[in-house]
Amino acid sequence: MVDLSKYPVEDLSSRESKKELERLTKEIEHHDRLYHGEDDPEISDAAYDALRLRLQAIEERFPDLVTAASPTQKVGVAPQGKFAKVRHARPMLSLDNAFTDTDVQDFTRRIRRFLNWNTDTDGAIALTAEPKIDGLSLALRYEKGELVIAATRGDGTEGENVTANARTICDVPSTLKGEGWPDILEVRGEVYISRSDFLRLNEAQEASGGKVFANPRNAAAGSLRQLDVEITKQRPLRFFAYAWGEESGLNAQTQMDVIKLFQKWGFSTNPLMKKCDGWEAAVEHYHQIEQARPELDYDIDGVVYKVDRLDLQERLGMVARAPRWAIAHKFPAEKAFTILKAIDIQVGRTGALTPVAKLEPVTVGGVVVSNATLHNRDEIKRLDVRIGDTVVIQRAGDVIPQVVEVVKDKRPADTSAFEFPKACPECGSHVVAEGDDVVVRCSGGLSCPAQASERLAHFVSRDAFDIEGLGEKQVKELFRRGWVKTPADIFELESINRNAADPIEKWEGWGDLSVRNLFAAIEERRTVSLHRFLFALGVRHMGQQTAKLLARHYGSFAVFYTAMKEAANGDMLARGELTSIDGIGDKVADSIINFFAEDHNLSTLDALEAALRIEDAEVVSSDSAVSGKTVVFTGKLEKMGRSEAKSSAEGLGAKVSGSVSGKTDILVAGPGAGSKLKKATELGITVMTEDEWLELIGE
Ligand SMILES: NC(=O)c1ccc[n+]([C@@H]2O[C@H](COP(=O)([O-])OP(=O)(O)OC[C@H]3O[C@@H](n4cnc5c(N)ncnc54)[C@H](O)[C@@H]3O)[C@@H](O)[C@H]2O)c1
Ligand SMILES: [Zn+2]
Repeated sequence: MVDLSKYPVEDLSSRESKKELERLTKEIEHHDRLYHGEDDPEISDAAYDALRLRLQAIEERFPDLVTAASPTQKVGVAPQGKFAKVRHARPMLSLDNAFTDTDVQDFTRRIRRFLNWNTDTDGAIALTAEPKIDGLSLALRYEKGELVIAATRGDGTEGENVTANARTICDVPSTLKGEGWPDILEVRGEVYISRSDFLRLNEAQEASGGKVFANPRNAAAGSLRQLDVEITKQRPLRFFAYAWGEESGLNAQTQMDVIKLFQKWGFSTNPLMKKCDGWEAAVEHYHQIEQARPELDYDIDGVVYKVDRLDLQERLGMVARAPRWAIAHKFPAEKAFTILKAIDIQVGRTGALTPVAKLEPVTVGGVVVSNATLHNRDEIKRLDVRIGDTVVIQRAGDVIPQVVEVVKDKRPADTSAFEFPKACPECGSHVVAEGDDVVVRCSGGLSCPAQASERLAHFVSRDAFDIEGLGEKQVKELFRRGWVKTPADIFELESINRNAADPIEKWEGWGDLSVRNLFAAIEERRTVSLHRFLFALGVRHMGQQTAKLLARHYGSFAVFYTAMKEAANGDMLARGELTSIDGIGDKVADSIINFFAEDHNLSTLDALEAALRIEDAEVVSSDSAVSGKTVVFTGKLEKMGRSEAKSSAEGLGAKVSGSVSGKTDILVAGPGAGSKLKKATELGITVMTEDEWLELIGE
């Protein structure tokens, strides 16, 4: 029924298969005990289902190896002794699974064959379709309308007596309502916790230091199976009735009839249950429920189809652990298993190294997936994922698929822990991790092709080289065409163009741009101020402000360059000088020094230095009249622009601020000054005109 070819077992001999069956049985039993017995599974349902499917595939190939002890012949786990045992008058079964529409079609085919049913003459077999609630099943025995025993499924034959706990559930009537119920009636259904109640419960658990549950199913199971009924009473358990066990006479012909009786007698039943004529209609309803799934306030993991006519159910009976007249159509696994073939390291535009899992293609939730993200270096370490491993892939909505789990016991013998590269796969530069940041980055900057076009865009941006006619769009195209690979290439553009077979003038979208003007604009920028130049390099953490501080401190490019090379060679004095600058911390200093530690960065700098004239900056003299003072400019300035005034003040070691406060030393007020002037006067701050200011700074 399920496509078991996905679980290759052909290569196993009969002897190996026997061993493998034993191993799988042990493992499944272990997980059953944790899941059903302790409500605390340690693997995902998808991982568990895969173990079962592999076991099934082997048993299908070697039917002789099937024993009564096989998980395919059993339901759940026997009660552990925590509660008194209850023997079920009629066994509580599990359900067979269908994963595709075709599986469902096969299911109805098998039924028709079994019943010798002729669709042409007898019509389609009516099925009910209803959500498969992800909770745990509970049997409620009523005698003369009174609830006498409530039991869990246990191993299907014997369950646990949880009567006191079940009485606390609001949907469980202690006395049947209405009339017409048989003297003996066992109502079965699913205990669950709604999603919203689950969130509230977990919040409360967390606040009180109690156990936080992994999902609503575990919370429901853990809450029902409490020895202290006072605890169960506080848990928001709910119950949907959908089946029955022993009964001394139900006046009903169909599944639907019984559900209507249940409603009359005081039970909650699922509103999405529907009678469908034939499997196509049932599957259609399945897809509707699937669409409604995100909006439902309770978890469901599929749709259950049941033959509606009770006389047909009777004839069909059961096989091993499940009725022949019902099947659970599971929603496509949003998780899947596959083999990790390789780990690729991708370098992003900011230099971040992202590991990508290269997978044996697999369908996850109906989509073929061959790549999944591994997020970062730490995640690889956390998962200890290795090449050759069997991994669980998860896909949620449109989100990039991710590797969420490693199936450790399927690991081949000769694997080794994955070594995260120490050099960038694109350019060979060192990779660096900053502090406790989980992201590892390539230090290559401009020399790294993965980062280059982004860096070039920064290089020509407004606060950097600011070349007219050469914006982000243009420089990226030049990069794409291979004309400009490093910033220094920009200054060769004219000669490159002159010798080109396909000059820029002919490029689409560039025609209306005067190429002449472009080259003129580039020429004009051959002379550049030191701080603009430093900022343009795009060294991480070296913003405009830092670039200015550096320019003012070191004065010339040559001095700065020598000092940084010394620092990169381990000269602590050189490093100390850098960090002594007010406003430059360790993080910034490390980033700058790392930049100078890379040879390719030095060659980029050398090429630029040869092409440019980098103007010296005015070194801040600590003896200037305004050094260390906080200055505010207000009103209209007539001799200089606002930014010029600001930068000359800063050049003299003053701090320029936008607002007046107790920390302000000087207010330079031009015509039209208003509230700032008023405030400064009130605070007794020195106020001067623009001329007085210029005189003070000696201009
Ligand atoms: N993660 C783990 O370690 C682990 C271990 C064991 C089992 N599991 C999971 O538990 C499930 C297997 O357990 P199972 O044997 O109970 O089978 P099942 O949950 O696949 O199907 C049978 C159960 O479905 C429930 N059900 C919900 N709505 C129903 C409805 N409308 N009509 C009829 N039945 C309905 C009943 O409780 C019934 O017993 C799988 O999903 C499996 O992945 C996980
Ligand atoms: Zn790189």
